[in-house]
Amino acid sequence: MKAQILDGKATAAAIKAELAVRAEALKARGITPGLGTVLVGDDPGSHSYVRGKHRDCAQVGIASIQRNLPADATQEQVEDVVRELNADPACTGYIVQLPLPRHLDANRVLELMDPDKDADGLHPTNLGRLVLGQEAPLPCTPRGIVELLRRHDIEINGAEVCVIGRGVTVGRPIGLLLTRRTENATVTLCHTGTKELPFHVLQADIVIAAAGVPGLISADMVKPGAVLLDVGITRTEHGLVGDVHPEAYEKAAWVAPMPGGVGPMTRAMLLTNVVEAAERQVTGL
Ligand SMILES: Nc1nc(=O)c2c([nH]1)NC[C@@H]1CN(c3ccc(C(=O)N[C@@H](CCC(=O)O)C(=O)O)cc3)C=[N+]21
Ligand SMILES: [Mg+2]
Repeated sequence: MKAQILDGKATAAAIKAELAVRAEALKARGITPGLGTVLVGDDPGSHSYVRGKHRDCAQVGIASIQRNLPADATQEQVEDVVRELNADPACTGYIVQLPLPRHLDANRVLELMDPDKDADGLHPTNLGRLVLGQEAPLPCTPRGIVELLRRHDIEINGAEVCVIGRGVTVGRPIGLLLTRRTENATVTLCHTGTKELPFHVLQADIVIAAAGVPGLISADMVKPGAVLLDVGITRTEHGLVGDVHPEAYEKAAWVAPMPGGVGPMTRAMLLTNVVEAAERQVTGL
């Protein structure tokens, strides 16, 4: 069987075209959406992600505000930048690129952000709103996954979903999205303490691999005809490697590959959160 591709790149391009129209409409009403990024240190991967985000902004007509700090920046310096962006009306949403250097307290930085400008949906207030079912900016990768499935007409209602990985950006919040009544899936969350990983993955109609362990999901774990989303990214000397073993791709009906699957959708949802935050300003909500 040859799996069909959940083409995140093409889907993200379609979403960006829709957002460009909405950004234009906002400008006509006097509000230019503006994305801020706070980047600390010189990790090449983080710099490359942040560059990508600003390239996306240019395509959609979102203004870019970049704040880069050296690797030895103090907690106070980072917090000053956060306070500055909270106060800057040109910045309608922003992100603090994670991970921060280890000497910094990322949670204190995130807490300081204005939740209404949280483009990542990772502020504790917004994660709390998600738990409570209140409207909030949604975490970008989980939202991107739901959007990618929806736009390919993949049935989420009633699906058995197996998530591998309990990180704050993907594993933990994705279950909250997928178990809302609007999605209505059944979700199993697996992690390094899971005793029978193959057993759980084999039950799944939809597998979301977000552990960051290269090739973790092998072909024998996959129910024939399942939908596989490869969210893991590990940088090796041979390039980027996903969590799904290439042979496992063969057993699936649909695959969101890495690269070209969920990654571009994550970026498109960041832009969506920025445009929506600006739209809420217009309507005063
Ligand atoms: N505050 C914060 N928010 C984030 O959303 C955030 C973050 N910090 N820190 C790092 C992770 C990682 N992340 C990715 C986004 C897009 C791709 C992406 O577009 N990937 C491409 C390939 C990327 C490449 O070639 O390097 C793809 O899968 O096709 C990957 C990873 C967002 N993150
Ligand atoms: Mg830290």
